[in-house]
Amino acid sequence: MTSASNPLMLSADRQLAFLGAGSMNGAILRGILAAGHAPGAVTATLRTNAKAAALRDETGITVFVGEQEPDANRRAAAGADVVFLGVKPIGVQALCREIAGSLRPDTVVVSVAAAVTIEAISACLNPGQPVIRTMPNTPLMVGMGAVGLSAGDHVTDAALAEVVALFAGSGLVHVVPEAQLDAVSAVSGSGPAYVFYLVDAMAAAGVELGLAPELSMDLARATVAGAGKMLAAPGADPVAMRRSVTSPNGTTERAIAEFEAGGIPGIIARGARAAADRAAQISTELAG
Ligand SMILES: NC(=O)C1=CN([C@@H]2O[C@H](COP(=O)(O)OP(=O)(O)OC[C@H]3O[C@@H](n4cnc5c(N)ncnc54)[C@H](O)[C@@H]3O)[C@@H](O)[C@H]2O)C=CC1
Ligand SMILES: O=C(O)[C@@H]1CCC=N1
Repeated sequence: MTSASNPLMLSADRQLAFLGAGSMNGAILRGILAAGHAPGAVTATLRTNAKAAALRDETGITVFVGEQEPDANRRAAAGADVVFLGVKPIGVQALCREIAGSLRPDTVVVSVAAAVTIEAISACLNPGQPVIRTMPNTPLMVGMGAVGLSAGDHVTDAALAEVVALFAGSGLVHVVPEAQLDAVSAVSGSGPAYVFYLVDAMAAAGVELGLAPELSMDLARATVAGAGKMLAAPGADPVAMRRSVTSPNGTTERAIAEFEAGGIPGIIARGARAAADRAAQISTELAG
């Protein structure tokens, strides 16, 4: 796995199109705008009008709405230097077929979808179209994302460097072999949900111990946010950091012993395996 980060390659007025500006594409575009990209150089599409006005007001970007303009995706994609595909995996290939005729030969198509292979995407675009498959996560919206990505055959070094730079403005980026993207998905793509699940469980535990629900949730949220900020320091070692909280024969030691006895590490490994297996299953379903 190689690390790549080169924000100097980023030009703030390159034309970017986010097709399907939901949770993930919305997080990416917010991260890119916060890093200094010009809103006037960004377009997005949504299927329905419900959230379009709020997105326009919040970001200043141009938003096309599919239920109002049947050619919304083609209009957004036309003239774009980089197009981000942000629809559910089942919709990616139809979207590619829809926009194929609107792309320049050098437009870079970036998919954020789980499980849709570069081969499956390329099959629905013009021959030779550059395709990059990514597995991002939603903390990109606050500048603390984690992204794994793989480039297809027709991606130039300059195009790859530009897309890496776009993500690197709001998170960590690793270029990985495509075969590792399901594992990246199981760790960092789905990972924020695991952490939110933990916070919910910690808050519920506090209520069981007699804390008011709001107080318990405040404490759990602040704890995970603070621990996350500590972990973001270069070289942070979670094992050493855990030891620094764990006094010999103290309270934390008892809690960790319960977690170990309950098999928490194995349960997390099983969950991640299930996530990766589901990604492989979706790839097979889409290929069939
Ligand atoms: N949510 C997450 O944390 C992550 C999601 N992903 C991937 O991101 C993709 C999108 O997932 P979410 O953002 O969670 O879903 P979402 O449902 O929040 O966003 C999808 C958006 O696309 C719109 N849409 C659907 N079909 C469209 C079309 N033909 N043209 C234009 N817009 C269309 C929908 O109205 C919606 O706003 C998925 O492929 C998923 O695998 C990847 C990593 C993390
Ligand atoms: O749940 C999903 O399928 C997507 C991919 C990773 C996070 N969300």
